[in-house]
Amino acid sequence: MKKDLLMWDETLFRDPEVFEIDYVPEQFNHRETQMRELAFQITPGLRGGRPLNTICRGLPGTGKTTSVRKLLGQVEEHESKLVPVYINCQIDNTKFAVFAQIYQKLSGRHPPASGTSFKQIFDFVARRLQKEEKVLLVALDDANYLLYENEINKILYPLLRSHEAYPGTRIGVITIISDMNVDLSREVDPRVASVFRPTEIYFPPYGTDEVRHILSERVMTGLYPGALSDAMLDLVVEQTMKSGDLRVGLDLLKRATLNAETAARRQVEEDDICRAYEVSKYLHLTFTLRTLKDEEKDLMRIIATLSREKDEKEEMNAGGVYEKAKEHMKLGYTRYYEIVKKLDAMRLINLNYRQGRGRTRVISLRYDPNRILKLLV
Ligand SMILES: Nc1ncnc2c1ncn2[C@@H]1O[C@H](COP(=O)(O)OP(=O)(O)OP(=O)(O)O)[C@@H](O)[C@H]1O
Repeated sequence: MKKDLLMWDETLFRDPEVFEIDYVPEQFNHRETQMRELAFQITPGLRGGRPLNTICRGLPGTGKTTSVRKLLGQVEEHESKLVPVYINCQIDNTKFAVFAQIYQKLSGRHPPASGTSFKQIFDFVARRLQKEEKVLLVALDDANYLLYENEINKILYPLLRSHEAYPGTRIGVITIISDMNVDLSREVDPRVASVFRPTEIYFPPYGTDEVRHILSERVMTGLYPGALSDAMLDLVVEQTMKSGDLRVGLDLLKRATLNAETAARRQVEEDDICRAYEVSKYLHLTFTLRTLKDEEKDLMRIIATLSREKDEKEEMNAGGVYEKAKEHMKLGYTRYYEIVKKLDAMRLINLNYRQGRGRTRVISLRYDPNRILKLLV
């Protein structure tokens, strides 16, 4: 066997975990300011007071989740009055689901499977905080999903006004928002706004040098020396900057290395990266589609099919799409319109008024319909 070929049991990955999406890196640079600001926000909680409420805002892949998870990890390590709870709102996006997570954190078990009301769960949480004189810190990651589901006020209201019904309870909230078109302070209703008063921490996109530094650290921990040359790293950095999301770069490193391994090569080559990019660049779309409910996926499929079949200049008006959708699925107009608005808010489609022609709304896709249909099978 030639020296530059991998043996069947050899690998280029020193530690494949390093490229997984839920991996929390040990080295976490370039976010010192935000970490300091976050620490300041929660300091009152460590001493038994109410933590200041926070909104972390920034485009996808700018280190918001990692910063908050690191902070919560540090809180857990030290004995204090503060109990942190992390909630992924892409998964838990109803009032009940969010409070079930909090219940679980405080009691160590799931709430009883059936017959438990929201009120009972909330009552348990609040009384437990009162009894143990604990302070709760709730991190709502991807809180924009609570907006899409119209749940944000229903969740923030009991959290932030708990002291009115249960004196002495103290709860602070960190919300993470990756949709730059959402201004959460404006979206909440006045009864919530008066107690929310969040401080905003902004996470700017990483610059080229920062991306190169972060990716090269991952390469060093995740791959064997020599697997990725400097020139190939530059190419990965270039593609990452083009996509604007660090996560695409991490996915690209993993896929390109797998491509090299499949060809039994000891080094990643340009073609491995270019082929990987064709998949990695749709990472965001893939994730977003995965979070949709079945009914929403069905409608998305219908819109993509209509979009593929129509000729380029033709417009899809919202009413016409509804008529078509009804032929394939059971769907009332109100629900249809809710889904369409959600798909628009999630940046999968555009929902616009037709220029100069009354209130007709037209739908257009933001991605290639063939790609969407392929991902939805
Ligand atoms: N400064 C950094 N150093 C090392 N890795 C980082 C850094 N910032 C982000 N990452 C990595 O990039 C990926 C995306 O980061 P993270 O999930 O924290 O971003 P996010 O801003 O929360 O994104 P989203 O809004 O899409 O949830 C993660 O795998 C994370 O480990």
